[in-house]
Amino acid sequence: MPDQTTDRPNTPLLDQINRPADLKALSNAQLAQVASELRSETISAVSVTGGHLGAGLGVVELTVALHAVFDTPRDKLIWDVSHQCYPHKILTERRDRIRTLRTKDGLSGFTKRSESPYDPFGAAHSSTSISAALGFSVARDLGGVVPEGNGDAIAVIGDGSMSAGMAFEAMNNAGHLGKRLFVVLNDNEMSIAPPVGALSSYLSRLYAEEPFQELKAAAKGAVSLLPEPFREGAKRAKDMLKGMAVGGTLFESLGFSYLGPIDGHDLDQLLPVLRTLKARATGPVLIHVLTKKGKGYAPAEAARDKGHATAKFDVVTGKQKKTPSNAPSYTGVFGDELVKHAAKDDKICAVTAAMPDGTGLNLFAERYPSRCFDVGIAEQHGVTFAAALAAGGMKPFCAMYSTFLQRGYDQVVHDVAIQRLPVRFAIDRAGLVGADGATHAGSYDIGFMTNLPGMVVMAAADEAELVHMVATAAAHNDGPIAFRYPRGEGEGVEMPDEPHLLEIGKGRMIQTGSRVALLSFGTRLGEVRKAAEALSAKGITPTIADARFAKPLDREMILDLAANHEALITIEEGAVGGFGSHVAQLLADEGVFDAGLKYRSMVLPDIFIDQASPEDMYRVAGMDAAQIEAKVLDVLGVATIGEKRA
Ligand SMILES: Cc1ncc(C[n+]2csc(CCOP(=O)(O)OP(=O)(O)O)c2C)c(N)n1
Ligand SMILES: CC(=O)[C@@H](O)[C@H](O)COP(=O)(O)O
Ligand SMILES: [Mg+2]
Repeated sequence: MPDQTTDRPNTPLLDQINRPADLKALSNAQLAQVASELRSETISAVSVTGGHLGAGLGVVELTVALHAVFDTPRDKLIWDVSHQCYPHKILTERRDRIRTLRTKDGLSGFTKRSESPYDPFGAAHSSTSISAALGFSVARDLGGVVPEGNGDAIAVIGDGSMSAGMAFEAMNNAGHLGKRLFVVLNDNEMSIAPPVGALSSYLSRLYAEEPFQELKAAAKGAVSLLPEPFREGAKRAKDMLKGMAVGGTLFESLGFSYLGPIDGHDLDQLLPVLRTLKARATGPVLIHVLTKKGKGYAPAEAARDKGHATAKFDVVTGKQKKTPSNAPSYTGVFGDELVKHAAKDDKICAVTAAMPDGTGLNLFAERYPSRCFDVGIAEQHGVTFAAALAAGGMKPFCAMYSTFLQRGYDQVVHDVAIQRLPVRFAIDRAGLVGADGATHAGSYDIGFMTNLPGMVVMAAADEAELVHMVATAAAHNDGPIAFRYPRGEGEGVEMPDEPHLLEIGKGRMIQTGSRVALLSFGTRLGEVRKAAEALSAKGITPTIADARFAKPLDREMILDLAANHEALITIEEGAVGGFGSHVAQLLADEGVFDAGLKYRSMVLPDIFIDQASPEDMYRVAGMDAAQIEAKVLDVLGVATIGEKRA
């Protein structure tokens, strides 16, 4: 319980908040002080961990207000994406671990059910919160039982995330069911990049027609009207605000009561509105809150991305502490190469789903704005849109993170693959990504792309290979093609003067050895080489090959490796069901196992690997150089894995 006496005048109020319920004893002014201290604590924590800063800073007051008014964890507070959850974590019994955010064995950078009862629903991919809130509301009304109890459900969703189809699917369902639930639309006029699309313009119009100050006053006035039964009060507040904005909102058409816009940094507006809604609401309510991403930290407010994600930084100067690298990033190589091809071929165009910088398409957007499409957080639409661009005679590159492409998978199957349309999938963040953890791991694309008839699937072993793969994809007009590459910097290899076209379905030999062949698909090749060096010191020289293609397989090369070695080991940065499985299928079909080949497939283990550095995550996965070496020794019967570990 907070100390409300004056004998500890200098003790920060935040230090006295042990759990969110402690906020309920505080006055509005004290809550404002807590918010101010919470903001400082968030900045301080992220300065030592790095991570998502801007979104959290923008919801500090909202976080305090929601926890002060609602009864978490009985009430289910669901943060969309949840990259803005750090202030929430500080208030919900995790302040002592907040400086372990996004590190191995530390707190996740996102909400996570296994971490805390205050995180009723995990997230990291966007636009799931309204569906989740609706599920909780219905479970409550149907008598579902959970240890913390089933109270209200509150979804907090950003303006960027609101543009996704899934959010509208949920609104459509919620408006129809009419259950009591709260959706807080946190409108900061930002996604990662500036938001795009008609919804964004629509939200701006909701408050653009009147000066904000007048709306602020009106919101306060509206609140004073609300002690009446909520329906009546809300109606009057609504009428008043609606009248001042544009009249009738999209949200009301979908069956929600709409309240707003209100200033999300003003607790004198937030608290009474939320208290009244909690006391009176009967159906679905949308509260439109205006905030500033990066609020209260000048370097974040001034940054192009409003401090969306940051490395560790100096709090005073805001300067980020980045480790310099001599090698270019894979993302940068892709972006640069695509621009070069686009200069020569005006049919090349590009699609990103709200990640222009993250996918390296920012440069393309600058040079060729009419051929670059940021479709918003809308992977499903983005894929189908690209399919039709291809059908219409263009050469689309659909650049998405592996993890987000998952959301567009039916479209990959139904709209691209079945119609054999030449969409080029540039799959970034393939494999384990590090601090974002399991939700962002690019573990499945090899499996789900190679399963599709007619799909060509490549993986770059280094940045030079990526150059060739972009060129190969650009030239490939006979059906869909995908190439994958990881987050971060390349190997530092020499870059080719000119890209060359790869022969579809042909791998390359790296070194010829004996007894065991290591067949790598993707950037584990670096670890394979290291393992081979260590093995040569033990008198074993493995053959090394880079498969380049998981589909079509280089049958000739693989069967040759199998025929000329005692053992064959495949390795890939993906889950079971990918490259190795296809190789095993080939070997089985060709009867190679009957001849006694020893075959092993190194894939990601059947677990979700928590955040850590990518190197640590691959160690957990059993896929670093030492573990490759151990696998070779084991398969050749030179030493057991147990002996190696000892
Ligand atoms: C399905 C999916 N696509 C893309 C992303 C990457 N992403 C994370 S946050 C974000 C922007 C979200 O904008 P908004 O909801 O307005 O939140 P803000 O950061 O402005 O608070 C994007 C595109 C994601 N998490 N999930
Ligand atoms: C929350 C989210 O989905 C993105 O902000 C993501 O964390 C970006 O990842 P990169 O840092 O790999 O671009
Ligand atoms: Mg936003």
